[in-house]
Amino acid sequence: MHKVVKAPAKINLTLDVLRKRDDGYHDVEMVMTTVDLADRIHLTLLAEDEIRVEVNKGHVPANKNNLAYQAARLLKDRYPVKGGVSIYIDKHIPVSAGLAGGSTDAAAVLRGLNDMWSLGLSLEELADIGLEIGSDVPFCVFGGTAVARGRGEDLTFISSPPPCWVVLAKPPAGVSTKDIYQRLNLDQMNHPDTEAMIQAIETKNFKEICNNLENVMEPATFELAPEVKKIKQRLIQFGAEGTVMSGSGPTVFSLAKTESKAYRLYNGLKGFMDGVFVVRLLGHRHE
Ligand SMILES: C[C@@](CO)(OP(=O)(O)O)[C@H](O)COP(=O)(O)OP(=O)(O)OC[C@H]1O[C@@H](n2ccc(N)nc2=O)[C@H](O)[C@@H]1O
Ligand SMILES: Nc1ncnc2c1ncn2[C@@H]1O[C@H](COP(=O)(O)OP(=O)(O)O)[C@@H](O)[C@H]1O
Repeated sequence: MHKVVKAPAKINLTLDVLRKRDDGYHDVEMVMTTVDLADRIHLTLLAEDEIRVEVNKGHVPANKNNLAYQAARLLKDRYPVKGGVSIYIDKHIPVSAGLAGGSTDAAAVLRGLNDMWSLGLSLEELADIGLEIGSDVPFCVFGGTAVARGRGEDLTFISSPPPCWVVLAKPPAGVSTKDIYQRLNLDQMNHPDTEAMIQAIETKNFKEICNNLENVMEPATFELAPEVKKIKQRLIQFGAEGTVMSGSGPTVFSLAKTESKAYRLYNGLKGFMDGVFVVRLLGHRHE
């Protein structure tokens, strides 16, 4: 049996870090939503009792370090499944970008194998399993638009933002999520107004969404990778209405009400860098 599952990327419209927890993680509060930039996960059931991973991007591990592999492993270890699976990852999401590229692949494998192996698990149960792989996986299991709290597993789903365009700019810099969390100065933060963002989304007020974009990780990532700050400044100079870094970065994105406005920003940036994409903000949950 063969199945192709879409694994969409996420962006953080707000990202707040509240406190450090005893377990070494941080309590977060962030509004996340899915965009129409996705990996395609090809799943083929095998008679052999093994998990094979292949990726069309060289610098992504094609072994047990791949989050997609870990998702299949977790299901096989927990449920009486006969045979194995071959996973081919057709990557389109930039890697280590702050877009949950690996997390969303893992979530897609959980959803796809739940189906193919007729495990009958709910999305909530898959999200609980996903949390063992990473903090962003539970949101990626559902997709849509949600306020994520706790480590990222405590999800409150809200309406989708109004349809709009997203210009994503991913510089070559690599930043480690762990590193950025560790470098945060919890006492000196410009906390986002999460409530105002939720209101803006619920009332589909594009301008207010733009005005409330905020990510407390920006200063830490800007310090490590100054080109990220330059990209944000350029997008603002080119007239972007709302611009912010996604997750721990290094991707910066701007929202645009129209496709022509999005491509004006895109063309402006293309003169300076590769790694620029125009995608649609999806914001709705998996079917
Ligand atoms: C920053 C965010 C925002 O959406 O996304 P990305 O930048 O990765 O896209 C997430 O919190 C990243 O989630 P994820 O990338 O799954 O993190 P994990 O693999 O669970 O954890 C990697 C490391 O980040 C730190 N970490 C992660 C989540 C959290 N709530 N508190 C933390 O302190 C921990 O040091 C952990 O060891
Ligand atoms: N399926 C995958 N896709 C992308 N990166 C993966 C995958 N599996 C494991 N990784 C590893 O995870 C890290 C990047 O994860 P990713 O989710 O792309 O970052 P981010 O959460 O910042 O978007 C890299 O070290 C990469 O090698």
